[in-house]
Amino acid sequence: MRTAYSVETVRAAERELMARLPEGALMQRAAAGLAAACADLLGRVYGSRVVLLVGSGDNGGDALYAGARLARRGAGVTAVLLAPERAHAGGLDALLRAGGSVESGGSLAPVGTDDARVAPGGQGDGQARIVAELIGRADLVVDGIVGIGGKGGLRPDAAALAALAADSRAAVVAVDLPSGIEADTGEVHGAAVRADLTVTFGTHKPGLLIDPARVYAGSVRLVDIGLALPGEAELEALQHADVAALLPMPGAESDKYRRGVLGIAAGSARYPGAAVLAVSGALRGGAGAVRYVGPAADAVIAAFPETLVSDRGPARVGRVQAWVVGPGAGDDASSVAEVLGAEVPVLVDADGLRLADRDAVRARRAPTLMTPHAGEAAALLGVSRQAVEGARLDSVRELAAAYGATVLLKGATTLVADAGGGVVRVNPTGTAWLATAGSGDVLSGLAGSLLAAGLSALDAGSVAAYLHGLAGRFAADGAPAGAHDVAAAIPDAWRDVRAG
Ligand SMILES: NC(=O)C1=CN([C@@H]2O[C@H](COP(=O)(O)OP(=O)(O)OC[C@H]3O[C@@H](n4cnc5c(N)ncnc54)[C@H](O)[C@@H]3O)[C@@H](O)[C@H]2O)[C@@H](O)CC1
Ligand SMILES: [K+]
Repeated sequence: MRTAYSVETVRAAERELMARLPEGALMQRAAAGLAAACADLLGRVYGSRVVLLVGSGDNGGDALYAGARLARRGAGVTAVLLAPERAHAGGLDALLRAGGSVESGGSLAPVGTDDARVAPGGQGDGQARIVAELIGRADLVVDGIVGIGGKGGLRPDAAALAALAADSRAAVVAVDLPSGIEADTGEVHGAAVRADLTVTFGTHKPGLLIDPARVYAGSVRLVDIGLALPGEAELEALQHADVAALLPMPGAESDKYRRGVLGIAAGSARYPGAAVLAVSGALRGGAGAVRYVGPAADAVIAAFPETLVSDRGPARVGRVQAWVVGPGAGDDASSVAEVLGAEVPVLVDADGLRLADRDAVRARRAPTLMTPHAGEAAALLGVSRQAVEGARLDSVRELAAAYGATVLLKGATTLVADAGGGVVRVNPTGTAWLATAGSGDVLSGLAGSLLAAGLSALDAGSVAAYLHGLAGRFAADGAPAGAHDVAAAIPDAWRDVRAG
C-alpha cells in the first residue's frame, strides 16, 4: 500500500523525530536522497550544469545541500536565490564551500504587475537575462522554491523562474513537491513548477497522487528520512499485493450462488450497448451468475448467452447479492427506485445517478456505491465540472457525505471515499486510454461483481478501478482500444495482479 499523509501529520512526525536527532540531521538525509536522485537522472554528474531555484525556507535548504553534494562530484552548480538575505544560511555556506556560485533571482518579475514572465526593460533586466541564460543552458534545474510551507500558486518572481524552467531543455527535479501545488489536496491555484521527477521526503503528500497536481509532479521518488507516521493515512493507493489479497477466489465449496449473483438493471431501447458492456465487466469480475433486467435482453443474450435475463422489474426477479443500476437506463426512474429499495449492496452509475432520490439513498442500510465522472458529480453537487476537476478530493468527500454513500469519482486519478470520512483511496493504474465511450459501463459491472462477492464498497470500488485501469493499459498497449477490448483484457489484469 502506498500512503500519503497531510502536512499537519508530517510536521508533527518531523518535530518528534527532530527532537531525538542532532540538529540538521533530517535535512542532510533529505539532501542526500535528493542528490542521489539528481545524479541518477543526470547519468554523468561531472561537468553537468545544475541550477538550483532557492526559496527562503527549508525546501531551499534541501536544494542547497544537495547542490553542494553535486558540486563536490564535479557539477557546475549555481543557486538562484529568490530572497538572498533569507536563504538557508547553512546550505548556502555548504554550496559556496563546495565551489558553487550564487545569483539573485528576486526581482525578475516586473514590479507592480502579475505578469510572471521576465520582461526586458524591467528593474532587474540585466540580472534577468543572466538568470534566463543560466536556466536555458542547464542540464538540470532543481526546484527548491517552496515545499510543504507553501500556500497558493507561486508569487510572481517565483512564477517567472518556473516559466523559465518549463521553457528550458533541462530536466526539472522538484524538492518534496512541485512548488505552487497544494500539498494536501492536489489543487493548483495559479502558477506551479512542472517537474519531470519529484523527490519527496518521509511520505507521499496527497497532492502528489491526485490530479491536477499529480501531473505537475512527474514521476515521484520517495526518500525515507526515518519519519514514524501514525496508523491512518489521508490517502492510500492499492498496489498489486493489496489487490491480490482482496480478489475473491472460488473455494472447493463454491457454487454460483456462493460466488455471488449480480443483478444488473441497465440499458434501454436507445442504449442497449450500455447493458452489454456492464454485463461484460460483471462476467469478468468473478460473479457466479449475472441476472439482467431491462429492455436490452436480446442484445445481452446475443453477446453473453450465459446471462440470466428477465423482463420483470428488479423487485420481482430472484435473489441477488448485489445490484448495478443506471448505465444507459435513460429515464427509467422506477427501476432505480426499486433497486434502491433492495436490502443488498447497490452500485448506482450514469443515468441512475440523476434518477436516484437522495433521501432514498440516505435511507439505505446496505452499502451504496455511486460512480460518477466529474460532470455527473458536478450536477449532483450543483457546481461546475471545472470546480469538481479542480478540487477532486473535496468533491468526492462532499458527495459521499451528502448521500451517505461510498463515492467513486472517475478520472485519470479515480478517488473512492466512504461517507463516514476516513482514508480515501486513489487509483494508481488509470490511463488516458480509458476515456472512451462505454468504459464506465464496464467498470460498473466489474465493481458490482465484487460487491456481490462480499467486498466492502470501498474495496469493491478501488479494486475494480485498479483492475479496470490495468486492463485499459493492456488493451490499449500504445494504440486506441474500445470499452469492449478493455472488458476482454480484465482477465489479463487479474492474472497480472495474482502473479505479483
Ligand atoms: N521540517 C523538517 O524536518 C524537514 C523539512 N524538510 C524540507 O523543508 C520543507 C518545509 O520547509 P519550510 O517549513 O521552511 O517551508 P518551505 O520552504 O516549504 O516554504 C516556506 C517559504 O516559502 C515561501 N512561500 C510560501 N508560499 C509561497 C508561494 N506561493 N510562492 C512563493 N513563495 C512562497 C514562504 O514565504 C517561505 O519563505 C519541506 O517541504 C522539505 O523540503 C526536509 O529538509 C526534511 C526535514
Ligand atoms: K519544491
